[in-house]
Amino acid sequence: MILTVDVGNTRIKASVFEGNTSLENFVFDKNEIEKKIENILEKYPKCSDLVVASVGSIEKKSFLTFENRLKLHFFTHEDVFPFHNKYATPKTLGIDRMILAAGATLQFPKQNRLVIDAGTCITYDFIDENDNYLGGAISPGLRLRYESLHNFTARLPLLTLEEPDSYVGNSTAQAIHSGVVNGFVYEIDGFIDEYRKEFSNFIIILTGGDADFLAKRLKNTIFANSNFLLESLSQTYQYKIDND
Ligand SMILES: Nc1ncnc2c1ncn2[C@@H]1O[C@H](COP(=O)(O)OP(=O)(O)O)[C@@H](O)[C@H]1O
Ligand SMILES: CC(C)(COP(=O)(O)O)[C@@H](O)C(=O)NCCC(=O)O
Ligand SMILES: [K+]
Repeated sequence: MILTVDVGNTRIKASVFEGNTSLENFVFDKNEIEKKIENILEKYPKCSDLVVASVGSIEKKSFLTFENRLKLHFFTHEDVFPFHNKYATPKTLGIDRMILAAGATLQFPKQNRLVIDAGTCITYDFIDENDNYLGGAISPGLRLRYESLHNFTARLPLLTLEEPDSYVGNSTAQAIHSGVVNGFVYEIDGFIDEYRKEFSNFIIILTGGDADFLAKRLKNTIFANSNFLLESLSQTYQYKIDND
């Protein structure tokens, strides 16, 4: 049994895996990380490994306290990954993106894959059928868009996610919702269309905190799997054990 932990820039997500099956998922804040992991391990004392991927402000040292009880693996760029990394700056590629690319490569072998993670940022990652990781894009996520409109202007209120009534926002609030939500959806559909021009065939994996909200609004039919990063963490860890 392993406990996987994904430290994003907004929240921490965790899941207990028995083989390939996720037994339970958890979401928490970074200031409660130790206590929450403690609680999970109490509930699942059979956890033998703690597997972490962090792009947030939490470093490996935050997990060292668990090292006397279970095997700790904190993913870094030095680990073995099942794809050829063609990114021009592989050392600055987010470890979350590497785990997503690894999961896509392992779960969907020998085909072109596009992974879209709608989290704090939207990240796009493309792995071709020869398992070359080519790169993708990084843009602001849904909540970040609402927050930046407020933080970098004098007059725009901080709103929370709401379905816009129309493209033609007829008030400040509606104009913001239209800009953020419709802009978000158009961006993703636009990227998918671009990829389609270059690669006739590819599968799309949509994940992240806004995946479910997004999936039903996209023109392109995509199935969301909000657990994809944690599943990929578990699979990439298994891959590491088998290939080290
Ligand atoms: N309870 C929540 N708290 C914060 N963000 C949430 C929540 N529910 C949904 N979201 C959405 O999830 C996004 C963050 O996704 P997440 O995958 O958790 O990010 P990260 O992996 O970067 O921490 C935000 O853009 C926000 O719109
Ligand atoms: C782009 C990210 C901030 C996304 O983080 P997230 O939205 O998952 O919290 C993260 O993958 C990161 O810090 N990347 C480093 C730059 C790069 O991937 O090229
Ligand atoms: K992301």
